Amino acid sequence: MTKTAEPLVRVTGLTKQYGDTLAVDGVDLTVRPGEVYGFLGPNGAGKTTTLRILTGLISPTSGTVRVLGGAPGQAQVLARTGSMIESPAFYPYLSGLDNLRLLAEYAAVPRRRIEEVLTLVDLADRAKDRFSTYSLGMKQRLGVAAALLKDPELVILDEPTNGLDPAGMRDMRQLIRELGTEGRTVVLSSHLLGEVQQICDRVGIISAGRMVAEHDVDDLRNDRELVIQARPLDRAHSVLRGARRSGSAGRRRRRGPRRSGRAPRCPHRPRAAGVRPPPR
Ligand SMILES: Nc1ncnc2c1ncn2[C@@H]1O[C@H](COP(=O)(O)OP(=O)(O)OP(=O)(O)O)[C@@H](O)[C@H]1O
Repeated sequence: MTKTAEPLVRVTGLTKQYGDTLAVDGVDLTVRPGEVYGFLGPNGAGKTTTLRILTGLISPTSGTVRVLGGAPGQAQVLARTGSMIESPAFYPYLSGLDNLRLLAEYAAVPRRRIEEVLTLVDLADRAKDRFSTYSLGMKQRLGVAAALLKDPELVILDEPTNGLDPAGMRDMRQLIRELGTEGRTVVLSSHLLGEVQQICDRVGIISAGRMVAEHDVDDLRNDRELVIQARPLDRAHSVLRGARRSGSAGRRRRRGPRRSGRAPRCPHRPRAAGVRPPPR
């Protein structure tokens, strides 16, 4: 794999409008070579739309997008990018192996690479079984195998652990972490902060189409003040009070009765949480 010194992905002022819906609203983001970048946000925040733009599946309404030094969708960019956007689509009546053979033929990938990726995602034993007999976790892993066929420098995965059971999530996270340690650059979307903390080096947080923050994940682990901007303020306060109550109830169940009136502190928990109205 060749490495470029420039950011692998540089997005500036990206917007995407669907009719009346502004799905992505002025997003800036930078992904550096060799990092696992987590694109974190709730449902409908604009993650999939942004990733679809990065992979050239759709065009932005405005903004600049550079991927691997070129425009998304350019042949030389696609040749160095592997992606799994939303649920992977395969022929249900073909085996995992035959599905990958078709894709490999289409992408002019040597057949020996198929074995390699099946081993990498731990599907070699079930490769000859029909896709329709695979569990959700196996389907997702076959999707990652397909994304890796071209031995890409950049791997883009849209919610790769979505719908998986805890064991499937653990396997998928481990696989992604391994891709990162191999020196590949990975961009993944997630709505789970804990997941991003476990597997990513850096995180971009998106909400309602807008990039709220971009951080090294280590910064999230340090005790920092968390400021939530919200409106209306009284509703935000009551949501926060409810979250505190459920958080301390969960800790009591695990650790037994508290000795003092103060809630025990979780090491990854921000030192203080405050709510303030968003800027007008
Ligand atoms: N093809 C489309 N046509 C119209 N609106 C769309 C289209 N695709 C996405 N949207 C809207 O754009 C907004 C962002 O959607 P998007 O799928 O990018 O969010 P997301 O963060 O990926 O959410 P999720 O986690 O649920 O997948 C949503 O309001 C969605 O309804």
